[in-house]
Amino acid sequence: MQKIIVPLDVADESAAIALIEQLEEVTFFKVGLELFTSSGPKIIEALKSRQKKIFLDLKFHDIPNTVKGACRSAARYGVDLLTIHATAGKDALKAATDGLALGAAQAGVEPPKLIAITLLTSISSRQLAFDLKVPVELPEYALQMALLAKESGLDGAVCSPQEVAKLRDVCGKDFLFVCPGVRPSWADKGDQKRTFTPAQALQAGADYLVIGRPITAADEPRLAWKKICQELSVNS
Ligand SMILES: O=C(O)c1cc(=O)[nH]c(=O)n1[C@@H]1O[C@H](COP(=O)(O)O)[C@@H](O)[C@H]1O
Repeated sequence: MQKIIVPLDVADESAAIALIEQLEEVTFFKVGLELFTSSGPKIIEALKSRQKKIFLDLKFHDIPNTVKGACRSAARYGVDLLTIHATAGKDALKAATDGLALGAAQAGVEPPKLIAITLLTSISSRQLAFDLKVPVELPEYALQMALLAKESGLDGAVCSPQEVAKLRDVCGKDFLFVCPGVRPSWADKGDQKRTFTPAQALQAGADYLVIGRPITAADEPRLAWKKICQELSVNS
C-alpha cells in the first residue's frame, strides 16, 4: 500500500534500521523530531540506500529569515516531503519556499514538496478554544490554515482525516493532503484526538496516511502492517 507513510518515531538509528528491515514492503518512511535530533542526517542516507521515499518532518516554526535558512539546508538532503507550521505566517511560508528552491538548486536536486501543519491532530476542539484561545470553530480554523498555505505557494497540508474532505473541496485536487491521526478500529488512539480509520481517511480524500504506533509499537510490526493493508483492500 503505497499511500501509507510509516513514521520512524524511535530513539536512535539502530532502532530505526531494525524497523525499516522488518517492514521491507513499506516504501515511504517519515523521519521526525525524535530520530533526527538523535541521529541527524545519517538516517536519510540509510533510507536512500534502500530506495525508500522520505518525509522529513521537522515542523519548522520560526521567523522568515530562520526558516529560509533551515529550508535551504534541508533541501540539500533530496527528500520528498518537508513540514512547516502554517502558523509561522505567510512571510515565513513564502521564505521557506524561497529557501527550498535555493538549497535544491545549489545541491542539484529536486526540492521537496513543502506541506503545512494546519492544526496538530492531538488538539481537540475544546483545547483549541479553551487552551489556545482560538475563537474560531476547529474545521474552519483548519481550512483557513490550509488556504494560507496554498496562497503562500506551498504544495499541500497536513490535516486530520476528519477535516480532509472539506479542505480538499476548497483547495482542489492538486493540493497534497497528508493525514496523521489514523487509527484502525483495533488500535489505541493514544494522544491522537481527531482520528479516522485508514479506510475512512482514504475515502475522505487523503493522498497519504501517516500510521505510526499501530504498526511500530505492535508486537509484530509486519503483521500489523499487513492487517491494515488487508483491511484497506477489503474496504476499497
Ligand atoms: O506532521 C506530522 O506528521 C503530524 C502532524 C499532526 O498533526 N499529527 C501527527 O501525529 N503528526 C505525526 O504523525 C505521526 C503519528 O504517529 P502515531 O500517532 O503513532 O500514528 C507522528 O510521527 C506525529 O509526529
